[in-house]
Amino acid sequence: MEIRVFETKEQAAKQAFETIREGIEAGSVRTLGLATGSTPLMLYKEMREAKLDVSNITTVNLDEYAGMPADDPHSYHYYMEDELFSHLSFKQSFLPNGTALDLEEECQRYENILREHPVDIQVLGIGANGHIGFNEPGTSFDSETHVVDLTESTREANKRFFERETDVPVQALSMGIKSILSAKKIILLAFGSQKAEAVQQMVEGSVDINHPASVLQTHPNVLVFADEEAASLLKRGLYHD
Ligand SMILES: N[C@@H]1[C@@H](O)[C@H](O)[C@@H](COP(=O)(O)O)O[C@@H]1O
Repeated sequence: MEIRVFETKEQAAKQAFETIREGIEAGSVRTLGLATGSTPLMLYKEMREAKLDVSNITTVNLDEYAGMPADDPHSYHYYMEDELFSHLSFKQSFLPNGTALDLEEECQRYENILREHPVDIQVLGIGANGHIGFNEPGTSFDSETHVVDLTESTREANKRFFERETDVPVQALSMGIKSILSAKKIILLAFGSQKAEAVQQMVEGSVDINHPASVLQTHPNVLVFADEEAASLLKRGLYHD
């Protein structure tokens, strides 16, 4: 795990963008794993503004709310369309279908898509409780794409995107931890003091299913790009920008 701490989140997002751009231009990145939430917004802005040629690139997203139609502005389909897909022409893009009649079957279908399109770079954010994708504490490290019961703390954290807390879905479909770990390279972005504890556990804590992001210590190629606030609980002097 390589940790890089930047003065601002803008600088961290730029660095993430450069890593992705180099991979795309060198031809080593054919499939990009994408995340939602507020964390990757600046990275997506960089991608839009650079007008990258992504016509050969396939994207796969981490997760989607269960029961949420793609055209609902709260859905991750909508978010991706708005932030990226309506601006850049990817070869093809996949997200789990939250409105599938049989969610278990949909998870299987999605896992098959991931097998056909191995992820070269996976972009990740981190939840304040250490979740990655929607893999909440306690999720098996062997998990593949699955239906998740969202924890109260995650629903609470995500209610800012909804009018009322009761509107926040109770379930989601998410790539599993094993699915995420099969990416060749992972770039995890973490910004703000509300992520400091989760970042500290991820980097310096023991590898423990109660802190899903700690599993990234076992992956051979993880870059963590954090701003100073998110890195504020890490042992000083170990990391550089
Ligand atoms: N499923 C998403 C995650 O993929 C994301 O990383 C996390 C952090 O969100 P934010 O970037 O808004 O802090 O929240 C959500 O629950």
